[in-house]
Amino acid sequence: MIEVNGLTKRYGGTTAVKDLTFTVHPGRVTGFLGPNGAGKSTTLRMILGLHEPSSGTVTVGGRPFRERPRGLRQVGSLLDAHDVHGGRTAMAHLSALAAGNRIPRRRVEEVLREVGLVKAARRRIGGFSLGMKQRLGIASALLGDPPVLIFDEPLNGLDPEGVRWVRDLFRRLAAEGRTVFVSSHLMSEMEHTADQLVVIGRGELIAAESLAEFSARGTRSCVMVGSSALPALEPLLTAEGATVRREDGLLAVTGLTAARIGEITQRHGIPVHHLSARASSLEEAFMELTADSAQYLAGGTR
Ligand SMILES: Nc1ncnc2c1ncn2[C@@H]1O[C@H](COP(=O)(O)OP(=O)(O)OP(=O)(O)O)[C@@H](O)[C@H]1O
Repeated sequence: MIEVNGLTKRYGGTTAVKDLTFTVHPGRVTGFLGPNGAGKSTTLRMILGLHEPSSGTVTVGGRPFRERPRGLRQVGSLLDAHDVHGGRTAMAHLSALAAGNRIPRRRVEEVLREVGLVKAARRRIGGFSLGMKQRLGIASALLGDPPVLIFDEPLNGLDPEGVRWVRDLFRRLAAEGRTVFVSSHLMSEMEHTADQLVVIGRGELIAAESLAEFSARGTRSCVMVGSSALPALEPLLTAEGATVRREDGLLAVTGLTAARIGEITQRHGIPVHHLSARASSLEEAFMELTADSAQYLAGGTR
């Protein structure tokens, strides 16, 4: 489990991360989403003990990551795929990491196979494409067979086949009971990758919940109700605080759950022939809920 509690990071006059609290659970892929500059990388660096928080705490498995010996066996991470020595071969790079973390050498062969880099193992990393470097970074993260994995924008630079491969890999790692925490600034990348979302904007928490819960927050989410007695039903729903509008012969109701609408119609003996919840698309919900932070950044007033 990754537990972030009241985490704040200031750089001079800039507050990159502000009083952030959330938990990332094992057995799921959790997407860490926010517009550019929202504070995702800063948060990941604090989780990994690379940046000191200005205040607040962050623990991995109940302890600050820095206190853990042989880190690669505890947490595997990929922060920047370019952050590798270009003169080394993939094999040499992974072997050095394995040696430094007392990881058996056979793991190097295993992870090279896992990420599809066996044929390129003896080539210099300097000649690798971005996609190959991403695969190498993922191999490094997997090397210590850790229970917690953290990836910063791992889908950047991957072709569609690579994206599918990474998604399948993340799902498998989560199904094995690991904690998988993956950042992205694109909802479309997370929509088919993550089970849970942590969404931030301007360094502050916007949401920490399942994809379905997140999409229900969009203002376009509503309940569609069909009845032969719509004129009688409308005032009953507005009296309960709902906003209603007519759409294709149905009522589109916001502000009440389908269950509550069912109770009201039953109590008043109103016949219902259609009752369905309609969620906003995740993309809509994301754009809406992060609009303030995106505009703020576009204005350059940070
Ligand atoms: N070392 C630093 N010194 C000063 N400001 C910094 C530093 N690192 C980050 N920031 C600022 O903190 C804010 C958050 O940056 P961060 O890189 O964490 O965001 P992000 O969500 O990862 O963005 P992106 O998707 O663009 O990578 C930005 O305003 C950034 O300019």
